[in-house]
Amino acid sequence: MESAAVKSEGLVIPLIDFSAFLNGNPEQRKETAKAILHGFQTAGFIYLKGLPISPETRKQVFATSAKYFRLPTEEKMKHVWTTPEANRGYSAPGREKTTQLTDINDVKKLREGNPDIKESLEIGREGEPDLPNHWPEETGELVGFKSTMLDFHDRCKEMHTEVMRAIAVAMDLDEKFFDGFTDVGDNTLRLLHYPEVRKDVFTINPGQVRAGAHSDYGSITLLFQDQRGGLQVKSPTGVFVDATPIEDTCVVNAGDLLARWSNDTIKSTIHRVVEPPSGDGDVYPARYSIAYFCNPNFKSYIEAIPGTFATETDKKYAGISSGDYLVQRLAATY
Ligand SMILES: O=C(O)CCC(=O)C(=O)O
Ligand SMILES: [Fe+2]
Repeated sequence: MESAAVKSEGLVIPLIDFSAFLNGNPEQRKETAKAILHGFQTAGFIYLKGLPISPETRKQVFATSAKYFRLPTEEKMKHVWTTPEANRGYSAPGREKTTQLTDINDVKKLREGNPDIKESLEIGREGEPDLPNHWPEETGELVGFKSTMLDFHDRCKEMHTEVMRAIAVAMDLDEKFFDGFTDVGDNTLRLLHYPEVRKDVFTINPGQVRAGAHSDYGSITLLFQDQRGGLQVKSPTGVFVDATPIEDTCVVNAGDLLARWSNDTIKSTIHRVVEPPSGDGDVYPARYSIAYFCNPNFKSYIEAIPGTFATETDKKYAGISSGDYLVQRLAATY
């Protein structure tokens, strides 16, 4: 069954029970798949409940992430993010500026004015010989860090495959149409920490945000957020609307490459993170979120999905390699 998680300013983000796709009969699967695709076509965002990843697992990953960010800065800097090609490692507050701007100098100016108040650790596919992940030393609280994160990576990879299967079912394609695009798992797990911040930081500087307005680049993003709030999605009227946390759900949004792949029948919608709606005291407490950026295999060639165009001239974009597209996009924001 479906209801609305967000409904404001013409933005309707559905809340969909994913278990009805994962475990349902053919009719339930079809109906759920259609709701998922419809959400991506209209809002670009959906909330899923009935998740294939248990609450215990999610809780453990959040707790382990918090332990990582408690490390001293000089320790975290040993794992520092290096290049867009690698896209792995630690980004200190102010390092990345999420934005729609693509000119490096424009991004630099923006970053100097309103640095994002966040830090993150990117974990790519493990086992790429030339692109190792940067792991913290496993001592004290961090014993088990790597296996916890790699296990979560695998589970999210499976969830990516299932969401893409739902899209295939809704588009009347073979259910496994996208499997050959998701099987490698060229995806990035990003642990995010928005540190506690004084409230007056936002009043003194009206442009200040926790994470700047942007769209994601890949196929879909699985976003797990804590209960603090602050995530906002841009509505069709141009207003940023709160995507309020709902316990035991995952926010899933379509990225730019899926929009392109779908010949713009699916939307990649702009979103950002600002201070939470309210709260007592002089500070906003820390916020944690975990984003899993899913991509078509880097070696895949991405051209309009069958059924999203009638004739060749309806195709809005040239074909492109997934990996080339993503590196090009990442190169602009760091
Ligand atoms: O932290 C969040 O809720 C959103 C993060 C996000 O949009 C991103 O990292 O792309
Ligand atoms: Fe995002």
